[in-house]
Amino acid sequence: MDLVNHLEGRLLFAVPKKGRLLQAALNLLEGADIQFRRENRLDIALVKNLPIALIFLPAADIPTFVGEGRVSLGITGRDTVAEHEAGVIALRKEQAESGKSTPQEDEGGCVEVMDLGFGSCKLQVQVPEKGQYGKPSDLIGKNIGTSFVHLAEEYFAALEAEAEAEAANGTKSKKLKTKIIELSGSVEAACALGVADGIVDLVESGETMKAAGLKPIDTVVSSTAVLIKSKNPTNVDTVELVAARIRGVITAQKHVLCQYNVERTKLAAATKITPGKRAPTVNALEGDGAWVAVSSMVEKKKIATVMDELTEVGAQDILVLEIANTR
Ligand SMILES: Nc1ncnc2c1ncn2[C@@H]1O[C@H](COP(=O)(O)OP(=O)(O)OP(=O)(O)O)[C@@H](O)[C@H]1O
Ligand SMILES: O=P(O)(O)OC[C@H]1O[C@H](OP(=O)(O)OP(=O)(O)O)[C@H](O)[C@@H]1O
Repeated sequence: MDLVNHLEGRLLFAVPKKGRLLQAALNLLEGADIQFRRENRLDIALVKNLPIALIFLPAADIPTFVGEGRVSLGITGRDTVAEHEAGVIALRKEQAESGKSTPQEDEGGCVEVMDLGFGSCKLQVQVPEKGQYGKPSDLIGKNIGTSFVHLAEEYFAALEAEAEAEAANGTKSKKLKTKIIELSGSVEAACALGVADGIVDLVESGETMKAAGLKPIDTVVSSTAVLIKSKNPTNVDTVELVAARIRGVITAQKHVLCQYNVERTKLAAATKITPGKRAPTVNALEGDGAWVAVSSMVEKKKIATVMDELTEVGAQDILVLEIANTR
C-alpha cells in the first residue's frame, strides 16, 4: 500500500524512530490505545482506530517537522526542542542583520503540551578532569565539540558578553571567539583526541563522561521527553484526545491505588495521610460499624512512607495496587 497517499485528513504524529526514547514512547502509545502496525523499514504507520498517521523520525529532527507545522504532534527530548529553537533564533538574527528578510517572531515553533516523565538527562559543559579548565569562562576562545551547535553558540555568546561587560571595555564583538565544532556522536572522545578543549554533551548516569576522564562544570539544559505540538495543528480534536489519553497514562504511571481498613475513630488521621486526588473513597465494612475501608490514589514515590504512617495511626490490611489508566 502506498501509505503517503493515505495521509489525507489524518493527524501526523512524529515518534522517535530509534534510540533512548523509542521504547518508552511506544509504551505510551500502547497505553493510550493508539493501535498500529509498522511495516518493516517503513517510517509511516497508519493508526487503525484513530485518524492518525505515525511518522517515525530521528528524535533530533522532530522539532523541525513540528516547528514548521509539517507534523502536528511529536514526542522528543526537550533538549532537541531547545536546540531547534536556538537555531531558529540564530537564523532570524542573521537575516535581520543582513537585511535579507523581516524576522517573523510569531511564525512557527513548537508548543510543549506536557512532560512525559522519561528520558531525563542533562546537556552539560564537560572538561578534562585533570586539565587546566575549571570554570566555563576558561573555555572562552577555545574549541568546543558538540552535537548541539546552536545551544553551545548561544551559551558561549552569553558567556563572552558577560566577560566583556565585566571587563567594561565596551568592545562588544559580533563574532563568537569560541569555536564550536559540530560532531554527530561519540562527542566525549573529542578532548582526549585533541579535537576540542571542552564539550557540550548529554549526561544521564555520568558513566560515559567519567570513563572518558571528563567532569561537568555547568548545565546548559535539563531535559526529559516531552509531547510537543505545532502552533497551528491540524485535527485539533484528535490532538486534544491524544493529549488527554497520554496524560491519563502518565498520571496512572505516577500513582498507585492504596486500600486499607481503619477504625472510624482514626479515619480523620488516616485520610490526612491519603487525601487522594479529589477525596478518599470511604465504605463501611460489612458487619462491623466500627471499621471502614478506605481507597485513595497515592504518588508512587511516596507510597512506602505513606504505608509507614498509615500503620502508625492504626490502619490494617493495607493493599497497594497498580493503576493501568486514569482520567
Ligand atoms: N544518556 C541518555 N540518557 C537519557 N536520555 C538520553 C540520553 N542520551 C540522549 N537522551 C535523550 O534521548 C534523545 C535521543 O537521543 P538518542 O541518542 O537516543 O537518539 P538517536 O536518534 O539514537 O541519536 P544518535 O544517533 O545521534 O545517538 C536525546 O535528545 C535526549 O533527550
Ligand atoms: O551519562 P550516561 O548515562 O553515560 O549517558 C551519556 C551518553 O549517552 C549519550 O550517548 P549515546 O549513548 O546516545 O551515544 P552517542 O555518543 O553515539 O550519541 C550521550 O551523548 C553520552 O555519550
